[in-house]
Amino acid sequence: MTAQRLDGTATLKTIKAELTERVALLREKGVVPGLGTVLVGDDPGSHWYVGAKHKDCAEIGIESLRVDLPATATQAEVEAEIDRLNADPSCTGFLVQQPTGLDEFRLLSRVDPDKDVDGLHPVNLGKLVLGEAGPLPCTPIGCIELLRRHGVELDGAHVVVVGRGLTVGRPLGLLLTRRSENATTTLCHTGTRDLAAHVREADVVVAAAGVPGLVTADMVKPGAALLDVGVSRVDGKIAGDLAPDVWDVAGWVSPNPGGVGPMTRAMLLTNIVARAERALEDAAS
Ligand SMILES: Nc1nc(=O)c2c([nH]1)NC[C@@H]1CN(c3ccc(C(=O)N[C@@H](CCC(=O)O)C(=O)O)cc3)C=[N+]21
Repeated sequence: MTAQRLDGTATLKTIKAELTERVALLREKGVVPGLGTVLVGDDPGSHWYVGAKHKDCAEIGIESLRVDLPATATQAEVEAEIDRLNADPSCTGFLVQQPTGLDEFRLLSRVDPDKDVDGLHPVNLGKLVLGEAGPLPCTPIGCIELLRRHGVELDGAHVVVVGRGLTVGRPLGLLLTRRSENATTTLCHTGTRDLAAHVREADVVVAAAGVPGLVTADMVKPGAALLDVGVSRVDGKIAGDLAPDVWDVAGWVSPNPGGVGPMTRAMLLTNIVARAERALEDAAS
């Protein structure tokens, strides 16, 4: 048996086609959405991610406001760029690419919550806890969208999340246990006593620990859906958290690359377009 692929690359393409129509409608009404990014330093991975986001935007009609700062940029300098983008009416939303090496809580908190297209501002994470509408964090909602578009059932399913990071593991449980998803979640991490025993019970596994090959075939319930979120580099190549042998046991697997990474970008684009549409509705009423 070999698992079916949860194809993030193909799904990104589909979502871009849908968003292209929505952006065209906005433009007809005189609204041109714009994505801002603030990048600090010269990490090649971060440069690739930010470049990919702007390429996506160009393809679907979203304008780019790209700010690249040297690794020597200070907290105050980055905050000044945030203030500028907050005040810039051509910027629909923006993000500060992580990691910056600076005080990220203070940077995130300084972004206008209405322009936080990453969904990581404390107010927006608070809204998620409280069940209020707001932008949703891109990687975890990308995981859910990838499963939904491949018909993987979440209603009543047991989802085991491996990893308690702020951008994936922590918020994912909040999203999955909403009535709209209706899943049950177990959050495992490096302190979990018997990881294999938990993973074996899962209908869906989200591996987001950043430990190459952490989840192996012997830990997987036959037919389960597995999402590979971890990104490590081994010999210059991307290594995910799933061992290759899981494909023999699972029902569904997201490859890495080509799985959740492109979905993160798809959800960022979705958040920008949704924010531009909302601004237009607010202006009309
Ligand atoms: N404020 C902020 N927001 C982010 O959304 C954010 C961030 N900081 N810091 C870093 C992480 C990482 N991230 C990825 C985006 C796209 C791919 C992606 O599209 N990857 C491709 C190709 C990867 C490759 O070949 O190098 C794939 O998986 O197929 C991966 C990872 C966004 N992040």
